[in-house]
Parts: sequence; C-alpha cells; structure tokens
Amino acid sequence: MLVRHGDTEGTRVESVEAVKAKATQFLNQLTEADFQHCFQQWNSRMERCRDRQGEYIEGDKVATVIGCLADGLDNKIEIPYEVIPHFPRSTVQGHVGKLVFGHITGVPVVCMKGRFHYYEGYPLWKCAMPVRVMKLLGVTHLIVTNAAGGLNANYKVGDIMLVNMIGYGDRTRTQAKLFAYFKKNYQSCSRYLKVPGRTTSASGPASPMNEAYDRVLIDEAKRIATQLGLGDSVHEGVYTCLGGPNFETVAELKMLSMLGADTVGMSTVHEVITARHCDLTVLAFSLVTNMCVTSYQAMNNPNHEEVIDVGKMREDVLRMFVENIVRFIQKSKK
Ligand SMILES: O=P(O)(O)O[C@H]1O[C@H](CO)[C@@H](O)[C@H]1O
Ligand SMILES: Nc1nc2[nH]cnc2c(=O)[nH]1
Repeated sequence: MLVRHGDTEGTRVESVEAVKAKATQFLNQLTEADFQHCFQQWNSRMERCRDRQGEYIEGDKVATVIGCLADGLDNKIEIPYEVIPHFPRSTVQGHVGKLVFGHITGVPVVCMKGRFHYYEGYPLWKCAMPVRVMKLLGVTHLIVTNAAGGLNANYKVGDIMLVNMIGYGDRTRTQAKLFAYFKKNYQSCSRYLKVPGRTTSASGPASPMNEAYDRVLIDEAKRIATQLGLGDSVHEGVYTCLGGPNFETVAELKMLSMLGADTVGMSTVHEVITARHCDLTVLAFSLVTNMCVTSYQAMNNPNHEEVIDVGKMREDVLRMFVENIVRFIQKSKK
C-alpha cells in the first residue's frame, strides 16, 4: 500500500480545524463494538469479492501504499473509502480515496490511493487502520512509500532511501497513544487479526521495532536498484515523521540532523508500528522530493507543488522498482 506520489495536489491546511472537529465528533460516537463491526463488515465484503475474483483473497498478497502503482494494476477492482464502514476519508486534496485491488506481474496486491495523516485530524490508530484491514485481507508484506525531505547532504532530489530505522518527532506521545489504543482494543483486535504469541501487559502488547524493516527485503531492494542502474540514487537511512502539515523550521531540521535523521516526512511510522504489531513483513522507502532547507540564509522554500512534481517525475522508476520487489517476494515464498 503506499503513497500517492504525484497523487497529492495540495494539503488543505486551512480546513484542518474543520476536519478535526468532524473527526472528533465521529470518534466520540465510535465504540469498540463499532470497530469490531467494521472488521466483520470487511470480512464479509471481501468474501463477496472472493466469489467474484477468486484469487484476490487466496494465496500470499503484497500490499503497497503507492498511488501511482494503483493505476497500473492488472485486473483492477476499486473500492472507494466511503463505502467501507468506519473507514476514514481522504481529506487531502488530490487523494482519490480508494483501495485498489489487482495484480502486479501476476501477484495479487492491494494499493491505497490516498493515505491518512495525523495532520488531517485523525488519531494515529485511525491513520494506521488500513494496515489492519490489509492484514485481515490476507496481506503478508507491506511496502510503504512516502514523499520526504532529504536531510542527508549526500542525497539528491529524486533519490530513494530505504528505511532501516525508526524515528518519530513525537515518539513518546505517539507510542503512548498507540499502546493505549492497543490495550483498549487488544482482545477484540487479536481475535480478528489472529496475532500469534502476543500478550497484553500494563503498557499494551509489545512489538519489537529493532527489526521493523526487513533486512532481506532491504538487501534485495539494493540489489534490484543496482540491476536497474539506480545504484547511486538509492540509499539506506533513517526516516523521521513529524506531525505536519507544515514543513520544518531550520532549527528543527538542525536538531533532527544532529539526531541522525536522513529524511523527514509526515507519515509511515505509525503504519509500520501497526504492521509489525500484526506481523506483516515491511519494506519502506522515501522518495526524496525536496532537500530540507537547513540554512537561515537560503532563499528557497519547500513546497507541496515540488513534492508532487518530483513524485510524478519519478513515477516510472518507482513503479519499476516496486514491481521487481514484488516479484522477488513472490519468488521467495515458493
Ligand atoms: O508522507 P506522504 O503521505 O508520502 O506525503 C508527504 O508529502 C506531503 C507534503 O508535501 C505530506 O503529506 C507528507 O506527509
Ligand atoms: N515533514 C516533511 N514532509 C515532507 N514531505 C515531502 N517533503 C517533506 C519535507 O521536507 N518535510
């Protein structure tokens, strides 16, 4: 499932408060039973899909969060978020808001056309909810992509960075929230997700994150990059997620740089935490859509248009890259 590079056409910063108000109102009405109901609905909806499409539910599936990939899938079935019970809505302008099922080189996949961000007013558990839905659909591997600012001075616009570690601008609060959520919903979630070997504790179920990003997939992705002639433009590094929707101040970037961050974005981390909690194998990468401005003297400013343009410019490369990774995943499971 991944990210709509080239799919985002503007962050509706001005409407965040309105979205927050709506989301809060919605959440206030949401009960644990609703959440369970949502998964049950999904199961039965997907059962109906299976009747029609057979192979979509059977066998191993890969999920990618990549909007541009969704367009190129074979045998597409599109399900708008609106018709999925309790599913969030895409509020970022240009995010189509559809789950797209199909095949990449014969492998069944589901892609998100439009993902959810904290800055849209959704709580993090809700931003990551599609990952749980994917687990329910039988997904085994999650390829998460993001548009990010390049903080590492050796990177260039258009480069790809394979994520090998986790960071979070507001990590403690984020994790506390996620744990609180897991704790509250663990029993019902685990029943549906069939997460083996997980136990509750005072702080919630523990998911080790030190190997969150699968080493085999990272190494294979690097090999594929070399094979595709992308060698010099593909790196491995640390992604940091901040809340957005604003880009960072120079001071924040200096601090993140000192802490060892290589790219900076506004997504991915909560999705990966959730994916690991339900035992999905994860590969994540950033597309460097702009270089972070780390000098007070610099005259250029990052902007969303640049992010979109670079996403579009690199769409073919991303597609080729992900197709090869998907092929490897399929081969390695035989
Ligand atoms: O993280 P993704 O969703 O790839 O997109 C990133 O790019 C946008 C900023 O232009 C923000 O939405 C930020 O989150
Ligand atoms: N936070 C953040 N997100 C981005 N998404 C694309 N570029 C950037 C950036 O520079 N900072």
